Amino acid sequence: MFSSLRLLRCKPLVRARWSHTASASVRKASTPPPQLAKRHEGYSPYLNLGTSTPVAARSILGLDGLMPTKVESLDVQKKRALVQLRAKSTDMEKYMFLAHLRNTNVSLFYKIVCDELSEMAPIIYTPTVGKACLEYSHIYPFLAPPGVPDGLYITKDSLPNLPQILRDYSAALSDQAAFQPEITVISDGSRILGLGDLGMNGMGIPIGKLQLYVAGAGIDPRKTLPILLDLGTNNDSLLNDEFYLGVKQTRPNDDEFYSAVDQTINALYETFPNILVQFEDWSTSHAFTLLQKYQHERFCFNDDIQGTGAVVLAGLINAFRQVAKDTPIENHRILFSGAGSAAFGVAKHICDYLIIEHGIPEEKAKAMFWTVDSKGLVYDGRGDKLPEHKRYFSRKDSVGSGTKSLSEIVKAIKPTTLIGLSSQPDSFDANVLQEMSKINHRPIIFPLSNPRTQAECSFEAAMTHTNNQVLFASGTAFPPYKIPETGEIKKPGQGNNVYVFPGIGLGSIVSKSKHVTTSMVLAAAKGLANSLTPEETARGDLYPSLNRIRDVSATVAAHVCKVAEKSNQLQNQSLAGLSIDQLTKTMREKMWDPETAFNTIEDIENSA
Ligand SMILES: NC(=O)C1=CN([C@@H]2O[C@H](COP(=O)(O)OP(=O)(O)OC[C@H]3O[C@@H](n4cnc5c(N)ncnc54)[C@H](OP(=O)(O)O)[C@@H]3O)[C@@H](O)[C@H]2O)C=CC1
Ligand SMILES: CC(=O)C(=O)O
Ligand SMILES: [Mg+2]
Repeated sequence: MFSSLRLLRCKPLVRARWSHTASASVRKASTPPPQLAKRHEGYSPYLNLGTSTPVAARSILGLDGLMPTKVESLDVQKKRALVQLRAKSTDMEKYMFLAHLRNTNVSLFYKIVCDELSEMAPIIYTPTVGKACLEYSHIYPFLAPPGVPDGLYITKDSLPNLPQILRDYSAALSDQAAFQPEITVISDGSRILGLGDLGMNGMGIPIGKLQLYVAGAGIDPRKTLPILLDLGTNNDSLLNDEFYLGVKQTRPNDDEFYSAVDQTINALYETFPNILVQFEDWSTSHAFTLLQKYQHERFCFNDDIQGTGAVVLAGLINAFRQVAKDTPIENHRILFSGAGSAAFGVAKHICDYLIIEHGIPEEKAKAMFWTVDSKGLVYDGRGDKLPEHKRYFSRKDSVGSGTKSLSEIVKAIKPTTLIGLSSQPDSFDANVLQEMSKINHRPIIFPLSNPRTQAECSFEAAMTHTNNQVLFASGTAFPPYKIPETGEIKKPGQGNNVYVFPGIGLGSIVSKSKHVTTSMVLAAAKGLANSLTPEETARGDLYPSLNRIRDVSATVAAHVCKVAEKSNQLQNQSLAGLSIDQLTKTMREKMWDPETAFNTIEDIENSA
């Protein structure tokens, strides 16, 4: 009974990317190598070709009669899947459909995501991933067939055995040493987007980010490792939810927390010495401390501080270019609503750029910034003890203090640029937007909080209240806006770190960089800012089209790599001395392609 069940469960899902056309490959496969047979004992979504399993392969694998006879191309499979996907009435249903596809047929999933990224990104990433995280424990059992891991869940109890758990996870994905993970995105679920502490439910974020690494930078999916460090949650509604699947206890104190993170990071590098660690969505104070602790010691970066810093800087470089006639760069006045990890990361990267690229002295550059937190303007004389990350941009003067009203603060400070990283929905209200419009012919307004429900304003509101003159980017894309008077359709910019983290990761991994340095992150921003096509620039876009993400990531990665070389970080000597164009080409060529990249019989033979 057990063995026949096992056969039914495993074999129809078995996939070998037997060449659809090359008869030589099929001939060669007529006697499957022993390691192939071994490999097929387990279920692998990487090997499952579904209805495109060739006839010869079906016969050898004992699949005759276990599926309809027609052998389809990947294109036809994609077409059918898209019909099903698009017929779903809610984005959550689409998320679940895609997650299940990802966990049963990896190449079909990535074929769809890569070909239709603009349509799929809002489902696998923000905004829908936010909703999926809120409901993760409720939907989890329906996202993957039993026994197929969607990511690695680490708890306090797993810490002593972590190296073995990591090896087992990697082996469950692929028993081939060649496919050791080379990048992990790790969160403890404590600050998921702008939605707060979601505990174990935050796993949707590492998964979504790594899917974008595959789609956006062509990282081989077998080399990606989503991790959720589940140390509990302080979210009462989760602790009281009977379906919550995470550890049902409140979060530990800082000593226990840092010890658990240390053990996790040490085990990761012990098991996979070259792995790049991307910290994602950690609560503010921990995010800064972990970055400070590990960035000069380990191969890692924090996406919310550094990735967001780079992406917003890139958009601002392009926005500043558009208003350069009215406002010389040193005259910009940049107001942040929000003074957390993302806001500090963004402000610091812009400030570093102004100092390094424009030669503005540090004190003068710092004086171009204002930050506002939940208590109002951040300034030295406020009377409360400011945490370290708020002190750098804390104002010496008190202009704009004494009120929590953002429109009053805007009126007092007269910013050219308003950036929202506060998770306060609609806090850029009509008064704020109109005030920005009175001060500037072309106000720069970036409501960057995620998902869309947390955004400081919509594109429509920003257009309406600025006489359609706004230079706009939001964290989660808003729909295009039709100007009522002219009928002209305007598309909003999307200032989301998706434009840079894939390129930062790719450039760092391919260059075999020792660390991810600030100069590499700044290079990523410049690479992104300069990656627009002449048409995009002429249209006034601030960011390139997401549909070109692989080209964009290759450019970003090339800039990262070049600076890694200049700053002595490069360890892949074969890249030394290459131009940006040559590096871009190399990066592009290295990208994994869902149609051709894995599972030929030769691959399996060679790597087993
Ligand atoms: N577009 C993108 O690519 C990215 C967007 N984000 C988004 O940025 C947001 C913030 O993330 P992060 O910085 O990590 O979170 P934090 O929790 O670290 O920061 C939130 C900040 O907002 C402040 N705040 C709260 N209420 C108000 C208010 N009424 N007015 C002004 N400020 C207020 C908080 O103040 P206090 O310090 O007093 O508590 C805090 O400084 C999230 O929505 C996240 O999704 C993050 C990364 C990337
Ligand atoms: C985009 C992102 O990283 C965030 O909102 O946290
Ligand atoms: Mg994040």
